[in-house]
Amino acid sequence: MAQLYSSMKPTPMLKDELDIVIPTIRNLDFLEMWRPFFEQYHLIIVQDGDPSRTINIPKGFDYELYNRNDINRILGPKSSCISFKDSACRCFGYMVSKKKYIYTIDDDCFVAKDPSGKEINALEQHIKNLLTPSTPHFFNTLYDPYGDGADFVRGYPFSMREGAITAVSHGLWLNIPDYDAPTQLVKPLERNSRKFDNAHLFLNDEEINAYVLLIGLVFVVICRYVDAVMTIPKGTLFPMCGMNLAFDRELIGPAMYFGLMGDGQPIGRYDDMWAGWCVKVICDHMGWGVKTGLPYIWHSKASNPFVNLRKEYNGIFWQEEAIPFFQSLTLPKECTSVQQCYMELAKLVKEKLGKMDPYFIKLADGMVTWIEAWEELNSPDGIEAKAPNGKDE
Ligand SMILES: O=c1ccn([C@@H]2O[C@H](COP(=O)(O)OP(=O)(O)O[C@H]3O[C@@H](CO)[C@H](O)[C@H]3O)[C@@H](O)[C@H]2O)c(=O)[nH]1
Ligand SMILES: [Mn+2]
Repeated sequence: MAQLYSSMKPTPMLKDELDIVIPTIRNLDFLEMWRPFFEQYHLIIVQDGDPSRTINIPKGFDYELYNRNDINRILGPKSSCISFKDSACRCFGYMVSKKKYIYTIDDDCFVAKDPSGKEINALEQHIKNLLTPSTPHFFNTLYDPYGDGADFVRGYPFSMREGAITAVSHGLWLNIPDYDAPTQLVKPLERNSRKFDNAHLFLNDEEINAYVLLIGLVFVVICRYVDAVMTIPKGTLFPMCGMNLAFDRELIGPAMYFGLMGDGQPIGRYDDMWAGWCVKVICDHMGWGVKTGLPYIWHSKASNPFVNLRKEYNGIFWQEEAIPFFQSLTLPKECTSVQQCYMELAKLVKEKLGKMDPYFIKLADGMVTWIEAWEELNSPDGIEAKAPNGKDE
């Protein structure tokens, strides 16, 4: 009978067209909570740090596991473009995947609950976001017109209601928000929470009211479950966070390079930011959309703000020059593919940002190496990168 039920499980959307990429330095016990939503998908695990460490992966998942030795073996000298000791290493997973879509999640992100207390299938919501159009060219004030219970509002041009292809779906986080180090330092207790539903496990209503009052006096606690998906307008950049992110790999994958971060680099925790700026200017050029909002995940671990400050320091300083650079650039109309756009971007980064710091010359070279490696692994006669499938029965 159990066999019958398991075979009756509905086939999840895009089951064979989507890979889940997880960068990790930890055991992957967090997958147990995601099992109902992830178990039928293929995982690509990018193990960072010491390759001799054994990562514990719960049984029953279908996965490929790549460590630093695998990256060096597969890419050879081109492995220099993949960061070490930084979550930026996750982009290697995008490169070796053969699927049309990617979902990437951090190993300290768990299943969140919506205000009704229902568990959120973040992957399903990302897939809905990617499979429905975006509206980058004219803002719909009732948010995502293709979402359940919404539509285009009066005055929205009918000629624009087909929308644009969606290239990226950027999800958000409950509990620990993705704040930079200075913000973390001044708001150590700030949580992005629903309505203290979890408090009911330990406190009665009077105690909760007193607790909320106390917190309200000491810290502004923001309850921010916003039930919305929006398209980021064309011409507007955004701070892309990599911990709950999905994208159309066949469309925008070559631009999803997470840069040179971590070990041996003067910057960290700007991997996803760099990718987000590059991706957005290319999506704008290609007429594709980027959505942000639902789904939420529950982010459980606040990384050390002092360590983060050291990693982010240059980024906080350099972004004041880098962002105007991205905002002002126009890609030539001759750039008709993402690879061409990205190579042009690398040239401009070297020219314009290389003056600010030699790091950007190295980064621009890394961008070129990334595209060369991408082509090597993804062209029809490209090298086969497969790691042994680690599926445990
Ligand atoms: O050297 C490393 C450190 C971590 N990882 C893996 O990457 C993710 C994120 O790590 P963690 O949750 O510890 O750090 P956060 O500060 O919460 O991460 C946020 O900051 C961004 C900066 O890159 C990051 O994308 C955000 O999610 C975990 O899966 C770690 O296991 C790693 O691979 N190598
Ligand atoms: Mn985290």
